This record gives sequence, C-alpha cells and structure tokens, in this order.
Amino acid sequence: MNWDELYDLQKELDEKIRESHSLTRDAILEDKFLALLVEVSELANETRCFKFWSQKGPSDDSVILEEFVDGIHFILSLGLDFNYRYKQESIKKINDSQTKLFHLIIEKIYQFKQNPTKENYQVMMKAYIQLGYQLGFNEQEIYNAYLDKNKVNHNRQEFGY
Ligand SMILES: O=c1ccn([C@H]2C[C@H](O)[C@@H](COP(=O)(O)O)O2)c(=O)[nH]1
Repeated sequence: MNWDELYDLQKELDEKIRESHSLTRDAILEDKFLALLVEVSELANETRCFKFWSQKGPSDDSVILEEFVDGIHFILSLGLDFNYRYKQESIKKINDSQTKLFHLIIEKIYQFKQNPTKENYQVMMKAYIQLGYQLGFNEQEIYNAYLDKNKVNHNRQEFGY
C-alpha cells in the first residue's frame, strides 16, 4: 500500500472541506473523533456481526468495504492533524471474532484520543487494518475503494453536500 499517496489525497480533500466550510483543524478535532467512532459503528451495523437476535446475514461486501474506507479517511485525516503517518507493518490475520475486533478498535481510538502519541496512532491504524483483513478485504481492495470514495467525497463538496 502506498500510504504516502493516500495521505496526500486525504490532505487535498481535508483542505477542500476546511476551506469550503471555513473551519480550522482545532475546531473540528473532537467532531472528527466522533465521526470516526460513528463510521466504526456504521461498519459494525453493516456486518451485523453483533446481531445475535437476527437471522439476517451481512450487507454486500461492496457496502461493507465502502463503510470501511470511510473510517480509513478519518484515520488518515487524524494522522495529518497530528503530523503522524502510519508505517506499513506486517499484519497477521487473527482468529478473534469480529465483535472482539470492533471492541479493540474502539479502545484504540479512545487510547489515541486520550494520549495522542505517534505509537498510539500506529496501533490505532494497525487495529483498523486488522479489522479490514478480518472482514475479508485485502490491501488492493482497500486501496481501490479508498480512491473511489475519495473521488465521491470531492464531488460531494463540489455539488454542495
Ligand atoms: O474532514 C473530513 C470530513 C469527511 N471526510 C470523509 C470521510 C468519509 O468518507 C466521508 C463521510 O461522509 P458521510 O457519508 O458519513 O457524510 O467524508 C473526510 O475525508 N475528511
């Protein structure tokens, strides 16, 4: 994965959003953390992994992948706010349930919010990618879906989302 390319694309999008809504980084930081938590919850909702009361299966992979890359957007964006970049690490697929991995990523997001170090940023992104792998996506799929959604986000800003 070419992470530098993704950070550069995210930077362009974030700048466009901040400029068109006349916002500063500081003013939106708390909202951005909440946005990330909401995206993680929307993702969980599409997987339906926690719906022990229901027989219905998960949404289509394309829907789940789009939700997943919404979260990637916000994690990249937080990296830009703190001037951190995720360094590619080898990630082993672990056998924990999806529910466990959702709890783990939520913990790591709060850990980073409370103590925004470079190490905690790395751990947060790693936990998120691990979740993506567990959901069945590979790097190439995540990369392509990020590019597609980034374009959608640019269009939305141009057409008054
Ligand atoms: O500063 C921002 C604000 C939003 N988004 C992107 C991330 C998600 O892909 C999308 C969220 O859009 P909703 O569909 O949840 O409105 O916007 C950014 O990349 N940067």
